[in-house]
Amino acid sequence: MSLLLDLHGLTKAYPGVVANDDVSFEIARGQVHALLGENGAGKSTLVKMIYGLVRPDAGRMILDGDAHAPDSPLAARDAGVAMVFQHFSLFDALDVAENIALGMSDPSPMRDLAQRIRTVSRDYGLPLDPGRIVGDLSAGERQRVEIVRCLLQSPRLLIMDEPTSVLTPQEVEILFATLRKLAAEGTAILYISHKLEEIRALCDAATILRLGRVVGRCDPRDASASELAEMMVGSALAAPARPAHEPGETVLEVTDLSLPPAHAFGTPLRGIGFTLSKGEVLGIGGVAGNGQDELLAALSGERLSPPGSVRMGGRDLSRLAPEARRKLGLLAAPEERLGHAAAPDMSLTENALLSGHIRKGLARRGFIDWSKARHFARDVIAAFDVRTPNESVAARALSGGNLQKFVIGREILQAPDILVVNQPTWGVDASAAAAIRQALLDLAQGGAAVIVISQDLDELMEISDRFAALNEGRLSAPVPAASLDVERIGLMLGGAHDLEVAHDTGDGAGIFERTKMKQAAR
Ligand SMILES: Nc1ncnc2c1ncn2[C@@H]1O[C@H](COP(=O)(O)OP(=O)(O)OP(=O)(O)O)[C@@H](O)[C@H]1O
Repeated sequence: MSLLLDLHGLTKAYPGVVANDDVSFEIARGQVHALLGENGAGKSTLVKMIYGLVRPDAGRMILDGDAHAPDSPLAARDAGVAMVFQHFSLFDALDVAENIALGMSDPSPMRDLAQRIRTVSRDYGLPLDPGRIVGDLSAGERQRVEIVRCLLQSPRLLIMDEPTSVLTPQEVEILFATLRKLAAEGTAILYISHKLEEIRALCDAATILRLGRVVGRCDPRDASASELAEMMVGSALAAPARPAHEPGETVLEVTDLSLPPAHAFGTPLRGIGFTLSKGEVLGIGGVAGNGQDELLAALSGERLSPPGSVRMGGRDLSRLAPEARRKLGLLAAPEERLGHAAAPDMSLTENALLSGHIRKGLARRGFIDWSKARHFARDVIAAFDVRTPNESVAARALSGGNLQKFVIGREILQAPDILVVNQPTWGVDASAAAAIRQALLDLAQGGAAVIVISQDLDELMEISDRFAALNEGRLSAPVPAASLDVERIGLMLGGAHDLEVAHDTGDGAGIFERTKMKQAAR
């Protein structure tokens, strides 16, 4: 394979941390190159330099024989570099073609563009209707919009940052087929992911970063997932474990919980019902946008629900605000880290105070006890190995995974009786994810009831006692997790609640359509 991108001695420092320290490696044409490293290792900083969002302090890049020093994403795109971000940058109210046109420096007339979108999406196996309103699309379909937008530029290098975290197993397969086809045509792909099994299945080269430096290179097909994880963290990885246990008494009863959507593109909750016992971990799987945020909001108290729909130990919480629920021991950590779970411009101490002041007694007679608040923030940082210079740092300066560790740790250290978390290890590296899962299991072991809403099926299989799938605002009946395998769960997530039907036909795609029709008819 011939050389496409040569990175030499790239260095970028931020106050108190060298995010990239003399980083050098090469990416060949047609190569699917994994960029691995624990949270804060410097992966995002590196790809932002290639994509023109960050200027290196030192070092040089050579793309296809020419110096590559983009001063903006536009310049990077003109040089043939495209990027699909973790967070999509789409406008809900516009249709697919309009969104794609907005991201292009030189869009063709709308009718031609729509035709090109149809052709490219068909050629690469990513079906997409240019006329559909983006707000109506699933997370997987939104990602297709971003990918097709990149493909229309015929990039020489496509950068993908954690692309599979919003996809069902079936959608991951489709994405991988697309990426393999692109690679076969000569496009190089730089792929960031914490999912090591996926890296092994897809990538043919890997560069491993630790603390901003290159610490290893390998062919991931020749290494096991645990060997890759060890290279990243420099030590062996422990799988979460929990002793056998019997479920305790029921602590939470959710009955016929229905809510209209909070906004035009939200999902209604439709007659959700389940119980949760002391010491139990209930895993709720589902593709993003199927009511996860809405369910968390109804349980945390951010949205009130019909009387009697949420009961804790027999007491009706449905009309209680979040603070009152926190007092009673029901805590929640939402998915969106910046802006919802944490205030971006506030320090970690202030963020610790925001959710912890009631249970940790951080305010007295209306006055904040700053010393106590700082101690609490420091305790979270120490217990959850949050990599940050100190607790005065603003939440937005933390790498994604480190902020996630802080947010989850902050809730766990408040000793909840019931904890509801949405995507607890999203963007978190393998060893930190194992630590968070272990902390959730330990919490349950200590008698708390835990609801884990997640799109990571392996995670749910690893820690859940029972599993339920959320689909278009409906929750399937929880079943013991031990009785399921990933394939059956994948079908449940797609809406095939009636698994017997699924087995009769053996035709996954048809089932999704039929189930949707059935649901629409109800
Ligand atoms: N704008 C910034 N200001 C200050 N520090 C920053 C900034 N951006 C990144 N950093 C720091 O640089 C280091 C590398 O961060 P980076 O986001 O590149 O890591 P990462 O490997 O992508 O992590 P993750 O897997 O958690 O996303 C971290 O210590 C981070 O706190």
